[in-house]
Amino acid sequence: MSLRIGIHGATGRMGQALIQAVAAADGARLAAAIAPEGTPGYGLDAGSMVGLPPVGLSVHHDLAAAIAGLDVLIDFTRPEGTLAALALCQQQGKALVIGTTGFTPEQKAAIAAAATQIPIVLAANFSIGVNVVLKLLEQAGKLLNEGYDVEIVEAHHRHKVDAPSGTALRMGEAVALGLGRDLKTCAVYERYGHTGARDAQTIGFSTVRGGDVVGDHSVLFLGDGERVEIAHKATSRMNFARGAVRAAQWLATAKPGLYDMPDVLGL
Ligand SMILES: NC(=O)C1=CN([C@@H]2O[C@H](COP(=O)(O)OP(=O)(O)OC[C@H]3O[C@@H](n4cnc5c(N)ncnc54)[C@H](OP(=O)(O)O)[C@@H]3O)[C@@H](O)[C@H]2O)C=CC1
Ligand SMILES: O=C(O)C1=N[C@H](C(=O)O)C[C@H](O)C1
Repeated sequence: MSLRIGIHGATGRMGQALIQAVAAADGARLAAAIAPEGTPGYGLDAGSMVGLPPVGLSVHHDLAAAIAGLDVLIDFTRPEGTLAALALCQQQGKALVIGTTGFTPEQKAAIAAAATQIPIVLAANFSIGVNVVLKLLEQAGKLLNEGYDVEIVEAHHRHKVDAPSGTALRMGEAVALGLGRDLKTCAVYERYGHTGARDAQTIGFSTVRGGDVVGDHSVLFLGDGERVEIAHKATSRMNFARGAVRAAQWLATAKPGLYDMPDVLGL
C-alpha cells in the first residue's frame, strides 16, 4: 500500500516542487492537492499544473475532506494556513509535515501542544545540507566561543514574506547552543543610526531580499585578523521538497511527538 500524501499550498513555489517530489518517490502517491479557492492553478489537474502527466486529482480547497483521505499532510503555506491544517489533522488523528516558516512563539506552542496527540515534523529547512550545517554550527560555536563575533546573513527571492528566514533563526539557535547562550536574549535583528559599538555577546542577523534567490545562508565568526564563514546555498527547491517527502514517509510509523529534520535523518 502506498503512502497517501496531501499537499497544502499545492499551487505555491514549494507546493509545485512537492507534487513533483511525490510523483518521483517510491511507495508514496499524491492523494490531495489543496490551495485557496480561485488562486492561479486552482481546479487544474495537479500533475498537469507542474508539467507531468495528469494524476486525476484537481487542486481544490476542501481541506477537511482531503485530510480524511490521507495518511500524511505536507503544509507549505503561511502560519494561519498551517494552524488551520493543524486543527484538522489533530481532529482526524493524521500526521503532519510543516515546512511553513514565520511562526510566533504562541503559534509554535500550539504546534507543540498538538504534537502530544499526533506526529509532526516541523523543520525550517528540509535540505540535507542545511541540517548537516546546523550540526557544524553547534560545534563551531563550542570551539570559537572567545573573541569571535557571530553574524548571520541570509538572502531570498523578492516574494518571501518573513524575515529573518526560519533557517537563519535555526542557525542562530544552533550557534547559541554551542556558545552556551540563549538566542531569545542575545539576537540583534536591526541596526540603524547611532547603534554604539558591538556587544560581544550578541548574534546579529542581516536580511537580503530580491530576484529569484532560492535561499543563501552564511554564518560569520569574525575574529581579530581572521574570519570563519560557514555557508549553504540552495539553487533548487527540489532538495526541500524531497526532504519533506522523506519526512512524511518517516512519520508514517512515528509515535505522536514534535520532530525536526535531524530526527528524520538520524543526525
Ligand atoms: N522548510 C523548508 O524547507 C522551506 C520552507 N519554505 C516556507 O514555505 C512557505 C511557502 O513558501 P512558498 O511555496 O515559496 O510560498 P508561495 O506563496 O509560493 O505558496 C504558498 C501556498 O500557500 C497558499 N496559501 C497562502 N496563504 C494561505 C492560507 N492562509 N491558507 C492556506 N493556503 C495559503 C498559497 O496560495 P495563494 O497563492 O493563493 O496565496 C500558495 O498555494 C513559506 O513559509 C516558506 O518560508 C519554503 C521553502 C523551503
Ligand atoms: O521562503 C523560502 O523560499 C524559504 N524559506 C525557508 C526559510 O525561511 O528558512 C527555507 C528556504 O531558505 C527557502
